[in-house]
Amino acid sequence: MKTDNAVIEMSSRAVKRLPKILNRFQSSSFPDNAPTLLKNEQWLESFDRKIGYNERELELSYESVPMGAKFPVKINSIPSKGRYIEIESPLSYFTSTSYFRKFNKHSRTQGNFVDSRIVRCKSGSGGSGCISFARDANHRIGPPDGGDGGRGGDVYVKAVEGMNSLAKLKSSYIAGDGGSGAARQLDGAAGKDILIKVPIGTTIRWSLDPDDVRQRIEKDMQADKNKSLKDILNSRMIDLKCVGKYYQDVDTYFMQLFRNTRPLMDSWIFKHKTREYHEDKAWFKQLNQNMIGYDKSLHYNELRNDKFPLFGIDLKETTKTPICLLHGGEGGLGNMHFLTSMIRNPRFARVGRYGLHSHFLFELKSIADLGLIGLPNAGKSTILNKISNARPRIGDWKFTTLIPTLGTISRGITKSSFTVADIPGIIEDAHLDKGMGLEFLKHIERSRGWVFVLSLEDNAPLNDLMLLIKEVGGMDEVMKRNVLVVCNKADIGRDSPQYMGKYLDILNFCRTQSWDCLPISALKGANIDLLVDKMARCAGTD
Ligand SMILES: Nc1nc2c(ncn2[C@@H]2O[C@H](COP(=O)(O)OP(=O)(O)OP(=O)(O)O)[C@@H](O)[C@H]2O)c(=O)[nH]1
Repeated sequence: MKTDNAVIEMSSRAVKRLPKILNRFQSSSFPDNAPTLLKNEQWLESFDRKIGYNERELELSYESVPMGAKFPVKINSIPSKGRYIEIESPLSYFTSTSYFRKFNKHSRTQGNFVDSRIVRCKSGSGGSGCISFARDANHRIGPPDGGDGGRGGDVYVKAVEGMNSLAKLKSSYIAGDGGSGAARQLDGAAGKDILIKVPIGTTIRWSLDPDDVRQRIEKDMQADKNKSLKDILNSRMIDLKCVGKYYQDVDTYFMQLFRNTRPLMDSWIFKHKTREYHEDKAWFKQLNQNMIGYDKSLHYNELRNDKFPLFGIDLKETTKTPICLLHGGEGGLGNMHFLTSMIRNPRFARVGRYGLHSHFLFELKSIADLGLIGLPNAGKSTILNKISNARPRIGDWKFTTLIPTLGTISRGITKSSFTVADIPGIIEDAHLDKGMGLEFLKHIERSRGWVFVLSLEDNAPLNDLMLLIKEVGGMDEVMKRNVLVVCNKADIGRDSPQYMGKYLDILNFCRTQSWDCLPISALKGANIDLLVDKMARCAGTD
């Protein structure tokens, strides 16, 4: 009796729920926006016809990016049929010397200043497509409704105000992979994009994998123990594949970036029936043929997008729209795309495309109107201290300045202000990496004017000037800019004919080059106002 009551109670509960259940069955219908059988067939056939692509048909459009400065490359082959231009270049252009310095003497930095980083970047892989079949009350198994995988995340870069060092950059940036597709035609979530923020004045170049470079360096060092790191990096040549608007204009050269790819059969995922089962079927072989065409279309699309300017990009001002360094991989197709008259139950879907993996060399080049060049102890920091708001370290020993310091010189509301960069002192054979080397020259490379600071206290300041000119790249390099020669420490032995002689030698030389020359005492503040006027002229702001 007790049991009967329980049964009655249960069935009355079921009867109460019945309208709800029925309602659910009636309202559930198969997804109506899945591609139809006919659409799928037309779509798949279109790829069969597109197998033969002409590589040169790929247009070379690229989102507009601020290009970096050219450097010499040897062009070994130009495309007569294919797409690639083979170039040869010294290893040094595609890596960072300071990165490999064994005993990094430049690590004695002041504060948190880092101006060169090799960064590993990876865009996300596409998510896998889903294998699913719609169900409802009337159909145990309905049409395929597996959604597509989401796109892999991209890696972007952007120059922003308020940063003045690359110290905060991470050693690697990895964008998110796309999510897998789901039943009911749901596409997977797109992978998370990465945005790398850098200071204004940063240049970015494609770089070789530092591990590969290290191996090459070690090999070369074993072969010739006397060779310096710099020699190896400059003499070792590498071959690279580039693309360009054919060969007419070097400016439009791009590095071609390549993704990993899978063999065709590995890009399928199967459910219920095995890969071997499918491989034997004629309808699957036909589908595979179509997929070769589809994969090719994806591949060409990737080739079109996956490129990076050979000479890098130069972020001289705030970036408005972030620039894409690496594009994420396309998501895999869900099984709803494979319903055809031959394939009623596609128990397979496709995996997503791989993301890209590459290294980039980030270098910060300060953007100062003027650069101060001098031997250590010439008084550069004292000058900057005197004329600007900057407070660089000053000391009576060599290499007080270990990092570049930027100062702004304001000249009231009627005249434009200008910026001056003080870089570490340069010594003989700095181009061979002596002293602080020449790496800091990049901070004044783009300056409109160079101010050579000489110390009249030295034995032969004119020789110092010649040495500095030689070290910074010779007269050709110097003549690209406005030049001002400053003879500092004029307070010492002011009245002695010896000091006067040194100054007159320099003055005569400067006259032959039509350069301005000025004696000053930064310590005593003598001729400082005149110096500021002449500097403004040299900076082109007067
Ligand atoms: N007598 C005299 N001494 C000066 C003058 N200018 C700078 N000095 C001194 O020279 C020394 C070096 O000055 P810094 O300004 O540090 O020289 P620097 O060129 O920046 O040196 P590094 O940092 O090594 O490149 C300090 O002791 C200064 O006080 C000057 O006009 N007269």
